[in-house]
Amino acid sequence: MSSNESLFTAAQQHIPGGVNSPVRAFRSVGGSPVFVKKAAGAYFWDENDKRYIDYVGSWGPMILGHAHPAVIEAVRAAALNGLSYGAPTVAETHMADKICEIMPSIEMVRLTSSGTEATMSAIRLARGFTGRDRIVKFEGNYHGHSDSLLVKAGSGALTFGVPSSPGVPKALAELTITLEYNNIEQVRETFAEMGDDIAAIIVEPVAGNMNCIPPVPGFLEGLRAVCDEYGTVLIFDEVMTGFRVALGGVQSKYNITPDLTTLGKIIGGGMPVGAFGGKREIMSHISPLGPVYQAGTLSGNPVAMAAGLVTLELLQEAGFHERLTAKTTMLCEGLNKAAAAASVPVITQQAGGMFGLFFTQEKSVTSFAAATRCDTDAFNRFFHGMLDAGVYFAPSAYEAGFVSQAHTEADIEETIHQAERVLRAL
Ligand SMILES: Cc1ncc(COP(=O)(O)O)c(C=O)c1O
Ligand SMILES: N[C@H](C=O)CCC(=O)O
Repeated sequence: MSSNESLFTAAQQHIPGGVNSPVRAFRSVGGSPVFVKKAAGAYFWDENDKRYIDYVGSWGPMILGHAHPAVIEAVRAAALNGLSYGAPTVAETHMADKICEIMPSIEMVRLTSSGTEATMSAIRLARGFTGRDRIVKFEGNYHGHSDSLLVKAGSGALTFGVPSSPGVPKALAELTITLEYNNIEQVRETFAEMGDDIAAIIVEPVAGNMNCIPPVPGFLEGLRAVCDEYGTVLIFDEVMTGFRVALGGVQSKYNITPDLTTLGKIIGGGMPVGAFGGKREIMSHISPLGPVYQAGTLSGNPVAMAAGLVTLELLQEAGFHERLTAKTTMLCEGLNKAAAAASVPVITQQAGGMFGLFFTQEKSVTSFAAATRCDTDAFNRFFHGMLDAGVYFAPSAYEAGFVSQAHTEADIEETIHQAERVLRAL
């Protein structure tokens, strides 16, 4: 058996940094990443057969828990019929119908292979539809790693201090205007100056890539009003929040209708997938109906469709999201109590089945500036204490956490118990 350290050393020989996505590398928290051997329910096991209670869930998709029997059976059955055809399947129609049923703002939807492709394509579509080049995004929001969107980005880009990556042409980055999350006044001022040139506002309607930051009252409503006034396309990036914050996503919870929505994660049930969709009038500009080009060899992959469809069907069961939200609240309240008992200044924030833990004296965290004021050293010590105790939180202070249907009250109690012990020893 090899230690995680030696596996990491071996991985670095031929993989840059030993990982295929930077946040996995543990660079900000230090140490070696855990190499996962298998997963089931709320747990995964590393190559040394150590078990962890998992609050990352593949960064959100595993809302039913790992290796859910119905999902695995659907994948097995689909795989037996072949892995990819590059031609239409009925499963794609069923997936599109299901997405449009659950999210009525979506009248037409195009499937992709990742969230990055979904947001990149939605931006191109908004530019093609409006004939404008500029876009607005928000500091600390992450929409994948396409050039236009990798400007002052959250997630790994923020964790590693390269929110605006080298390699993104300056001329393109200049078309991306980055504003403060939750600051509607600044949005209004910017639009007063150049609103007629702005193709789209793209926003994480609950931010999950600078820890977990819900919108303040009036922010999302304000974005809708500004977009209506200036003929700008409002894009809700619900790659993370869709089907998790509520069945119908943040848009159903806050009753706001975006023009376009981007999706990913849960709609693939753990398989690679993404989607963008919205108003028929806008979506009709996508090729082959319209002139805005967008394509993908593996888009709408039959195995991913099978996993995603059964996942969405199970999420539609009565009370699913109420139960998930209640479990997440139990975790957050328990962590708050544990921190108070240990006299460590910590707050939690929650949106449905996602949550964030902030080491801060502040009463709430509503902005990128406040998120980056938190004590990352304390978080890192907490992270490692919990990891040693068999509890896996995201390996960065700037990522949200995810609860699944498979987490039991006993798992959550165990997490809270370990958290109190670790916090007392910080
Ligand atoms: C809100 C959001 N948008 C887009 C993406 C990009 O998705 P993917 O990693 O599948 O490319 C992510 C996650 O990475 C995300 O959290
Ligand atoms: N925060 C990211 C997605 O939501 C983390 C996933 C990744 O980039 O590997």
